[in-house]
Amino acid sequence: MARYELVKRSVALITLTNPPVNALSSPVRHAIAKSMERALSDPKVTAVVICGENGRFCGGADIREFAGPLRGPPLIPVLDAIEAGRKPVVAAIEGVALGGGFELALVCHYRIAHSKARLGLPEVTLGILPAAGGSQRLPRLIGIPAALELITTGRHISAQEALKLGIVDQVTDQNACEMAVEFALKSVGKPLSSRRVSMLTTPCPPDLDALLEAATMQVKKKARGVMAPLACIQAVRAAATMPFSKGMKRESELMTTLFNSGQAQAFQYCFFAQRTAGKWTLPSGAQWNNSKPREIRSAAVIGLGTMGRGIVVSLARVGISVIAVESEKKLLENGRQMVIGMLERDAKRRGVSASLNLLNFTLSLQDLKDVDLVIEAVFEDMALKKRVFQELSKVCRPTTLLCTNTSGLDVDALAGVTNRPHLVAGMHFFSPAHVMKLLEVVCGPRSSSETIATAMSLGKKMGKVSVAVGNCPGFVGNRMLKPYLDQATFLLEEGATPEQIDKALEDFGFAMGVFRMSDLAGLDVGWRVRKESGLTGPDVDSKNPPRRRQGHRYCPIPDMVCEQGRFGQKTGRGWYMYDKPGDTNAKPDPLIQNLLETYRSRYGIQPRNISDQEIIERCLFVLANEGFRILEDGMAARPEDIDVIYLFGYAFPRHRGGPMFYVSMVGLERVLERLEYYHQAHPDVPHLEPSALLKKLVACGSPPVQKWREYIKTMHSHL
Ligand SMILES: CCCCCCCC/C=C\C/C=C/C(=O)SCCNC(=O)CCNC(=O)[C@H](O)C(C)(C)COP(=O)(O)OP(=O)(O)OC[C@H]1O[C@@H](n2cnc3c(N)ncnc32)[C@H](O)[C@@H]1OP(=O)(O)O
Repeated sequence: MARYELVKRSVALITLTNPPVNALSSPVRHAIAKSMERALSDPKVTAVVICGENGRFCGGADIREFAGPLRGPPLIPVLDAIEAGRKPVVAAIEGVALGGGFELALVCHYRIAHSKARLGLPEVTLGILPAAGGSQRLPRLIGIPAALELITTGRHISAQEALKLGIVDQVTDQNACEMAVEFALKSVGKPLSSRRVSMLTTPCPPDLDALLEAATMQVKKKARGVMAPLACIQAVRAAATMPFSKGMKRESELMTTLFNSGQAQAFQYCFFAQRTAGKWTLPSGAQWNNSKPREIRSAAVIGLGTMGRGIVVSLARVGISVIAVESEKKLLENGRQMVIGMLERDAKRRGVSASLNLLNFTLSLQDLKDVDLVIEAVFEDMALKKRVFQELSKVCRPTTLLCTNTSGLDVDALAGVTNRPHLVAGMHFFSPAHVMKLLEVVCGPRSSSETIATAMSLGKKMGKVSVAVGNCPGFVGNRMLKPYLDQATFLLEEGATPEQIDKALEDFGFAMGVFRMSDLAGLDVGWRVRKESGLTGPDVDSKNPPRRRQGHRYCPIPDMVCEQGRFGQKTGRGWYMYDKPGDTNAKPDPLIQNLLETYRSRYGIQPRNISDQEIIERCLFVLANEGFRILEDGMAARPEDIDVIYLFGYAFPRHRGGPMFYVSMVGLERVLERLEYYHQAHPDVPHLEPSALLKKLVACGSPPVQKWREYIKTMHSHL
């Protein structure tokens, strides 16, 4: 777990050997402690260098160990012994020095970093704080404002920025380990007291209170209800106002509070869920580690609407040449200008030059003969999409992959009109596609493993979190969204207001409640889908629309809102009112209040007081209930995949872990009991009926979410 060798006759080289990231697991901590003892007691050794195997210094504490009781030597005394040692210790930082890895570097007396190394204290993103002295040492080394920013955001910084901030002593393009050995030899005999960061006095700004107050306001606004950033600020305050030993005590108290809050578990679950989601499988046995993706050098995007434009940008900025296709000259020109503007802004932000030379624009599908992959992003209309796929089938070479960005239509029906159904898959981006991290890769029954491997790997290359899902209406994300939205509108019928429902969801942790979010996304999209599904339209009495459709309860209020031309922010009116079209400041609208009152009295609905608890339970339990059905149907391989979809595609609050993790924390028994209660009260809402899987899990003693997979037996697994 750590290799010990003597180099240049007098330097002890300690190499952490715990692949893949040299995390500080119990055996590694033990090995560091033993190696340091050996180096300090060996008279031949005059200096020590610590580095990591395989070009990675250290990815921090072993996060998996946080789930159980502490085993092996605690980290803090191991680190303190390094700092207190009488021989100079140099950290040779290659790859990453993150979290506990960065804290390890901070106790070394000198730090040499490779120019490509990245450093940071990302603990806050795991719901904790840098509790191995990082929150106390970093402010002493670089001052309060810079340390506060790094600790509360968890941002990774480059070696150059670390040098500027005074975190590292030297940056090199050469072998950092060799440079560190040379550096160590030169340091022998120099006094070490000023190199022990814990002994430094924190440079304290005169406006400390104002600074910390501003930081508090900022994190409260940015991460509603999240405890870790607030604890980080308190720890930094301790570094500014207390001696080191007292600050360490405060750091530890804050860590204990976070550890016991439940939020840390949710964040750490998210970390592993995100990595688990990349490990896709297909019923054929093909999976992430036995299927080879194709390399995609050129692609085409058909349709330059909002989605298509974002997809073009996502492809071009990772170096893939793109042919963008539109059906009319005006649309093509408009699309071209928008894409160029987006790419230029994106490049400016990232400090690189825009890859405009990779772009081609055309009106003709004939130009797509030679591309490796096509992503169709035309209007959400099956007949139109089928025509496009038939045409592509004729034009593109037989090996070209044909993907669709449909948000819920049958991918296999599209595959069926082509001459290569095995090369067809869904690549469902989320809007705006160049910003949103989620990609649902839809595996049709005929999609080949190579096709899925290629779509998943292309997603990764574009910086997306890609999740493989089965082919069913709405796939995973949008399929679950429907019952959630339905509950929100049923609650309106029963007496709630959009403001009340939004506030309950925002207090839960969503950045925006469902109605505010719908206004942002545009209400006309859902209206069109409902018309196409026969749920509303010319055949329905617009004055007295029935409250049932296709045998189930239906709330026509969203249709009535759209009939008034209220499509959300873009029209300046929606569930809320705005000062002008395009404004984002949502204000309650008396006209909506009026509409709701008139509606309720027309149908004889006596409005009742609805608690926030009922809002959360009905909206979120029904969401997870559909998630259980999706697992039963084999449309998602595991609960982690569903949670990742909701975290990255629908801004589910990370400190709640995702809908499936959230209900597991509430307790499945309680969730089952509440769903039964609500279903009894609303028997015409089938989505409220508890799913068979939920019942089964409760009957089996409510196992933790990571174990649910063992209980899911699908007759027809699609993944
Ligand atoms: C009352 C309680 C009091 C407790 C007192 C405690 C005292 C203080 C103790 C500790 C303080 C320190 C805390 C920390 O250090 S928390 C960890 C901070 N580090 C991080 O957040 C880094 C996390 N990792 C990453 O960001 C990335 O993995 C990466 C940038 C290092 C590498 O990225 P990439 O190359 O893309 O690889 P993957 O992300 O895919 O990871 C590969 C593989 O490795 C696993 N893994 C990564 N980091 C860790 C880790 N720190 N611990 C455990 N496992 C890790 C990852 O899960 C992947 O594994 P796989 O899924 O099985 O493939």
